[in-house]
Amino acid sequence: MSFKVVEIFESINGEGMRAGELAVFVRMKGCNLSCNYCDTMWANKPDCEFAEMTAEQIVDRVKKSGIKNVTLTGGEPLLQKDADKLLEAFSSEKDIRVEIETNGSIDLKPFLKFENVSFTMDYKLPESDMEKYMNTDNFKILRKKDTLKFVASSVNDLKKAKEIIEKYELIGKVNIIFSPVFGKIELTDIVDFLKDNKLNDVRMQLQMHKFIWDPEERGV
Ligand SMILES: C[S@@+](CC[C@H](N)C(=O)[O-])C[C@H]1O[C@@H](n2cnc3c(N)ncnc32)[C@H](O)[C@@H]1O
Ligand SMILES: Nc1nc2[nH]cc(C(=O)O)c2c(=O)[nH]1
Ligand code: SF4
Ligand SMILES: [Mg+2]
Repeated sequence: MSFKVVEIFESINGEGMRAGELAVFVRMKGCNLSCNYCDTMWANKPDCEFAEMTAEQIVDRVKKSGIKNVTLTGGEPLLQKDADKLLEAFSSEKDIRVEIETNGSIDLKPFLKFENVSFTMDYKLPESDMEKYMNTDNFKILRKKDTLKFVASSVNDLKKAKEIIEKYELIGKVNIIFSPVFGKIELTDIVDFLKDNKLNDVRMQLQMHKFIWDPEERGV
């Protein structure tokens, strides 16, 4: 059992409900989607170099860092064969919190049983061209510790996010984040949309690492 890891680095988490906290990032190779805005497309290319790491090696690397948060990302981390076994390996490390960044197309049911694991699941909006692949059954199983994220390219995308939140009655069930596709939408348009629609309990968020470092920089 091994995992295709394209990079491991330590940084502050730039996104999600633990934004600003230290985290170890484990980026896995390959994705089943192709969002037109993807900032890590390089990790999805068939010829991208990777290291084969066992679950034990990944857990050891995280433990040695002295950092308690680990973010499994990619690519699409849940596409890795035996992804559940990696979560199993982390489950005996009670003081490590695992966050999985996942793209909304993967059934989350097989990964629910681990207490120290939470999901940040994207719902891909129309302008990503990937909306048709969304697994809406996941809305039934997302919990209060999980996060549903909408990454918007336009006000039309924001409108669709609002429709989804209402249709599936998601407020109060899961953390909800609206983020801009970096540089694509006026940030004030997101604030105005939240205000105009009285969207309480929705959090707007920018990718912090893209302000601290060059937005193209890898490993930060
Ligand atoms: C690179 S993805 C990897 C995990 C998984 N494949 C997914 O899409 O959630 C991690 C996060 O970065 C976000 N992201 C990717 N490119 C972005 C961009 N150009 N601007 C803002 N967020 C972006 C994705 O929407 C996702 O929430
Ligand atoms: N600093 C930092 N925080 C992040 N949060 C989620 C990331 C990701 O690429 O999934 C990411 C990333 O690439 N860098
Ligand atoms: S699902 Fe995630 S990794 Fe895959 S193309 Fe979209 S943003 Fe990139
Ligand atoms: Mg990123």
